[in-house]
Amino acid sequence: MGDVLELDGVSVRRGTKMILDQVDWSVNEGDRWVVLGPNGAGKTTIIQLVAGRMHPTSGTVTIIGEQLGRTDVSELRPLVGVTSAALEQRIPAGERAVDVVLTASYGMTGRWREEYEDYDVERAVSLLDVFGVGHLAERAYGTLSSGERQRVQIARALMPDPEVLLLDEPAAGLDLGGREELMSALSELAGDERSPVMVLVTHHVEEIPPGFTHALLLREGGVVAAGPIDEVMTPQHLSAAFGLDLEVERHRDRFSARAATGH
Ligand SMILES: Nc1ncnc2c1ncn2[C@@H]1O[C@H](COP(=O)(O)OP(=O)(O)OP(=O)(O)O)[C@@H](O)[C@H]1O
Repeated sequence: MGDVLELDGVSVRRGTKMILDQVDWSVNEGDRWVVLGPNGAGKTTIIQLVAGRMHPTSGTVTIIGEQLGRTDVSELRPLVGVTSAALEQRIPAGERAVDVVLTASYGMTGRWREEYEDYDVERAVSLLDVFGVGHLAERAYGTLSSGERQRVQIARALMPDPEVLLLDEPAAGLDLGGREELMSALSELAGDERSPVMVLVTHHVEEIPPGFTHALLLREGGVVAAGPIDEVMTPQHLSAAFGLDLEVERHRDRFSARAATGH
């Protein structure tokens, strides 16, 4: 098998605007990528493409060896777990947390559901446990905190045992404690070789979980830099991506950035 995800000369145009412009990107088995860039850079658009939920205007998108447009996306989608604010809005507030996770596999086939129902429930609860929210399995989703919801959503995305896990701004709106708990859960997931390939979108370098291996920096639909995280996370590349002079620090496995002071 070749690359897990591949974008080759991908452009997306809406009206006269190029949302993505000639983007090349490849993601290999075992990679954990962060996609970083300012508002409007095209991050969510890339996630939509590699989730098989959008087609490029030109260029090719290959997901687990299958080229978008030449394959049945309904077969591909269970192989790609996604968490995003847009998906979250579709979860009914009254649904129990365990059902939020379980329905991810119910989306496959009815027969599969009937045969493996007990196994499914056990798997859903153990996934909630992995993310420290097993005790909330019976609680209505709408009563959970933002941080707890994020972790339920990630458990849901992992339920069908996907090959790829896409996380679109998982730490958005979390307080410091919630963010740090999520970082630690994602770091653990990243460090487990049985985990799927991971792609995490964020605006903030502070939200890169330890264990992430690669970074894709975007600005205005174009790639500023892509590759191993240590090579990409330089002040020069980040300043170019965000359009201001930045200082970047690394403390152990975490990054931080701020505007350069000029001395
Ligand atoms: N249907 C559309 N028509 C016109 N412009 C669009 C459309 N969809 C997205 N865009 C524009 O494309 C650009 C990239 O959007 P995208 O959501 O991919 O960016 P992003 O990097 O995820 O941004 P953010 O960090 O703000 O979420 C934005 O300027 C957005 O306004």
